[in-house]
Parts: sequence; structure tokens; C-alpha cells
Amino acid sequence: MQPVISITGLDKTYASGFQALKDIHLEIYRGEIFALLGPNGAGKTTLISTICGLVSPTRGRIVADGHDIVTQYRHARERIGLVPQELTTDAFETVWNTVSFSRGLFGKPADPDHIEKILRALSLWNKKDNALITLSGGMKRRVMIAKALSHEPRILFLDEPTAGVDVSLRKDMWALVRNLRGMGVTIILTTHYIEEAEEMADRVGVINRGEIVLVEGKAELMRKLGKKQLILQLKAPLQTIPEALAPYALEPGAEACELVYTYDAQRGNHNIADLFEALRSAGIAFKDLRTEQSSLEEIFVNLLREQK
Ligand SMILES: Nc1ncnc2c1ncn2[C@@H]1O[C@H](COP(=O)(O)OP(=O)(O)OP(=O)(O)O)[C@@H](O)[C@H]1O
Repeated sequence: MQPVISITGLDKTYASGFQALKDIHLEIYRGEIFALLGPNGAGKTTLISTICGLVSPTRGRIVADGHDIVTQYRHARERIGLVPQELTTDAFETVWNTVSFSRGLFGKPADPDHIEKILRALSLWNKKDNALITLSGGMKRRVMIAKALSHEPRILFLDEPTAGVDVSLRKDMWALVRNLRGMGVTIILTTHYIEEAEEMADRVGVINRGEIVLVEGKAELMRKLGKKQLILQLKAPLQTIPEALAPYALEPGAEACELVYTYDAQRGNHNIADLFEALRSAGIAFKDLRTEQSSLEEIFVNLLREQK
């Protein structure tokens, strides 16, 4: 796949001496939704601010849509739209003016048709003459996205797009981001909501203490690291687990009659047929069963634990 952003050997040390990014190598592919996931203070904002040219790299190189972000800053920046965490707008300005003005800042000629298209796509068209101060929080956030899209960037950064946004609005935002990808925009979002990465991303990059710990397709990540559990509901509670079942490392479940078998979902040889046979031989009958797969949340927590 073709990278739209290539980062090689990127370090960032702030003036305070604090090293916020350590030897980052990362490629973002054209047309994907990439979620940069990490705990507070991991370096997510520093990384996207560096790609957007707002923070200068200490070492390393970043190329955005074919342009070096340091030596060809203007060209690189033109390709990029950034929706920052904080809403930075003039509260008394109208939606239309805010978005149109932003396009002008990039030296692009006025294009009312384009502005109309994005306002409609973001369900803001009927608010175009409203002052920002009269809008709800969710609408203001959408204005920030419209602003970032006003100069027709190929790459859109969303820094914590749903921080402090309630659950139903969060779902609207996810649908919106998918729509934007449908329009051909590559999307990089930062989040510490695992649910958000799980819901939206094609690939997930995990950053912790300034280092990229892992980059993986979301489905692969879940498949690779996800443990699966088979939960058997027994007909009668077990006092002890018979010796013959020891190889399966069975554990009692949350309910009295439950027995849990944990296996690696990726491996084909997880012996479930053998387990059933062994249960039958031991005279243990079950009336129902279900499987559960670990979520990205559990995977993430385990990853960070391993790193310590
Ligand atoms: N201007 C600065 N000078 C010194 N240190 C900074 C500066 N900006 C950020 N840092 C530090 O760099 C680290 C990474 O911060 P950053 O904002 O990139 O993290 P983050 O992953 O975006 O966190 P959050 O999820 O809380 O937004 C933090 O320890 C932060 O205190």
C-alpha cells in the first residue's frame, strides 16, 4: 500500500529537556483510518503536532503527501487538515465566515460550492448564518472539522475527536469520520478511548512514553493477541476439577456452575474436541456453552503491562 505519510527516526525533545518522542518510524497509508492510541501523556499530541509542523522535530524526517514537512513546509501543510483538541474559534463569527476564512488562510481562492458541500456533509448547512456562540458543543466540534476541511486537505488529523462528547454524539462522529474517508480523505485520529479505535480504525498504532509500541491492522491485533474463552455451563456444580482435566488448565467461572477454558484463538490446535471427550470420560455434563473474545481494551492493558 502507498504511504501518504512517512516518518523515519523521529525524536522530539522539548526545551525542558523532556524527550516526548523516541525514534518513531511510522507509515500511514492513503485512504485509511489510523488510530493512534495511548494513555495520557504518551506523546500523541506531540506526534501529530510535529507532523503538522506546529512542533519542530529534534531529529528525523517526515514526508506528507510527497513533501518534506520542514524543507517544503507550505506544500506539506496545505495537504493537511488539523482538528485540534481545543476549540479555537471566534465565538461571534458565523459558521459560513469561519469556514470560508480558514480556506483563505491557505491561499486558496474562494469556493462557495466546496464550502457548501462540506457544511452539508457535516449537517451544518442550516446553521451557516449562526454565530458559533449559539451552537451546541457537538456542532462547534463539527465546525472545527469543516474548518480543517475547507482547503481540501488529503490528510485529516483529529486530536481526541470525541473527548468529553456524550455517547450518542460520539456515534455520530464515528459515522461522520467514515463518511470523510469515503470522500477520499486519509484520517489519523488520536484517542485514549479504546472503544473508539476498535469501532473506527483500519489500523491501530499504540504509543507509550514516546515510543510506538505496536502498529497492527485492528483485526490482526485482536486475532494475534486476543485470547478466547470457552465457557461451559455445567449441569451440576463441580467440587474439584478432576486430575484427568489438568492439561486444559480449566478454571471456575463467575457463576457456580461455570467452567472456563482459555485458548489461543489464532492457533488451530486448541483441542476443544479432546476437551469435550475428556469431560465426557470424567462424567461431567454441560447444558450450554458460549465463547468470549478479549477486547482491544484487555489487549491494550496487557501490552502496557508487558512494557513496564
Ligand atoms: N511544550 C512542552 N514542553 C515540555 N514538555 C511537554 C510540552 N508539551 C508536552 N510535553 C510533555 O510531553 C509528553 C507528551 O505530551 P502529549 O501532549 O504529546 O501527550 P498525549 O499523548 O497527547 O496526552 P493526552 O492524551 O493527555 O493529550 C507529556 O509528558 C507532556 O507533559
